Amino acid sequence: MNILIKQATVLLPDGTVKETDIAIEDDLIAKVGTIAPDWHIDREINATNKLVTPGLVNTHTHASMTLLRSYADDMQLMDWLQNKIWPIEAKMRKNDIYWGAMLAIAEMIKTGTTTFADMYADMEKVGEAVAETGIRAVLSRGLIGSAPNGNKALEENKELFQTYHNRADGRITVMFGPHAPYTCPPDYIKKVVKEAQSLGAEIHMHLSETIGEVENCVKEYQKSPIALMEELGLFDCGVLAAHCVHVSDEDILIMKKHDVRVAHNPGSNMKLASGIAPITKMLDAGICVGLGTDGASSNNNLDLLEELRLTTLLHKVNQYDPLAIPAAKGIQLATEYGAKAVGLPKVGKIEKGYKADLTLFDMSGTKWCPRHDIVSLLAYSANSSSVDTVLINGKIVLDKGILVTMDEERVMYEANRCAMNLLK
Ligand SMILES: CSC[C@H]1O[C@@H](n2cnc3c(O)ncnc32)[C@H](O)[C@@H]1O
Ligand SMILES: [Zn+2]
Repeated sequence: MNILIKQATVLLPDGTVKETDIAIEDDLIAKVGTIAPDWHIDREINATNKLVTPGLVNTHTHASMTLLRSYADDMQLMDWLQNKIWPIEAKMRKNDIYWGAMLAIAEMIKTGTTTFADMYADMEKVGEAVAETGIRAVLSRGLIGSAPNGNKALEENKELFQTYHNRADGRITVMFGPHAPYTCPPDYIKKVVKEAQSLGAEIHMHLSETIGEVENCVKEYQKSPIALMEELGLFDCGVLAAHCVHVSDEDILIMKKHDVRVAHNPGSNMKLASGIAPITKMLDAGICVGLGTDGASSNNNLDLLEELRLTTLLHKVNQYDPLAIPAAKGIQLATEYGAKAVGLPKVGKIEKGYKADLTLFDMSGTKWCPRHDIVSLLAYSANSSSVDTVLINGKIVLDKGILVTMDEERVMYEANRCAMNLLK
């Protein structure tokens, strides 16, 4: 299938914008520029007044937690997990996981996200939702190491890898998901590393999220969570580390040494009062940082454009430096760096040979007027209500605001039903 996106305002990899066309052949961007008149076109998208960006990449979420949106707010992480979230998650069944993921995917596509990295239980149901809806995803079975469930969960992660890795036209990849140092003891981490290495899989893990986590880890193991994971060999696998809020300069050196990639979740870190991750130090050290929402119960939405705006603003005020994360850098974190962080080298840029994962913003609204600087408008002024059309893997999944692969009304109905049943 050949798609021509005509007369678009295109955000190029160097951060500039240009009026031009984009040709898509099957799942790939075939050309950015004027298209030869004899090129066969199956579908043409008139992109006059549309900004085309790489699809946004949500590097850390728990999709099915949409069912728990507004269920438990204004709490700190451990209180929230132990007293509200884990008890209700214990009641979740496969149907809940599926409809929660469907609701999350609907929200992500409608807000311009084309890839998400997810960690939860019953991930084959998330895989099903991803396969049906056309989104791209990096899935990991969340692993909590206590016996006997730890071994069962690890088996499930292996099965997930065997069933879903590189499936759904290559849109799904699978990682291993040890939840956190405080839920996975050292011997269990070693087992996870061994299994991941034997399959050539990468790892997605929460690391150094709160002061309490770091203090307890130092008390128990005389090491920071980052140093402990290095010692246990975790970083011998490719690692996507979520949060990394409380990391020292020594930790950052370790992370750089092992090319650990970071999912920065400013909304969740603020809402759970966890702290501010030193991402400018990480970026200066050459560490890859992408943006994530975390789950919809600690954010409370999955709108990556909001995380982009929060990132640019938070680090400016934290460092009294308006250049801490400029607009263009924020956009890069939300796209190109995000794709790298989740291990997808041919995603995240509008360039020949890259995957045709694209978000088209309608620039006709007041928030886009006047147009002194389109990069600034995207980072600081617009919101996701401007998302008009979304393509993933060369297929249109949002067409002028309408979800193509999902019945939005049904998804909301079923997800709401699941959420209400969990309260019984
Ligand atoms: C074992 S599946 C994943 C597990 O992670 C929980 N979770 C959600 N948000 C966070 C967070 O910010 N830090 C740590 N754990 C989190 C989720 O509720 C699942 O139980
Ligand atoms: Zn998380």
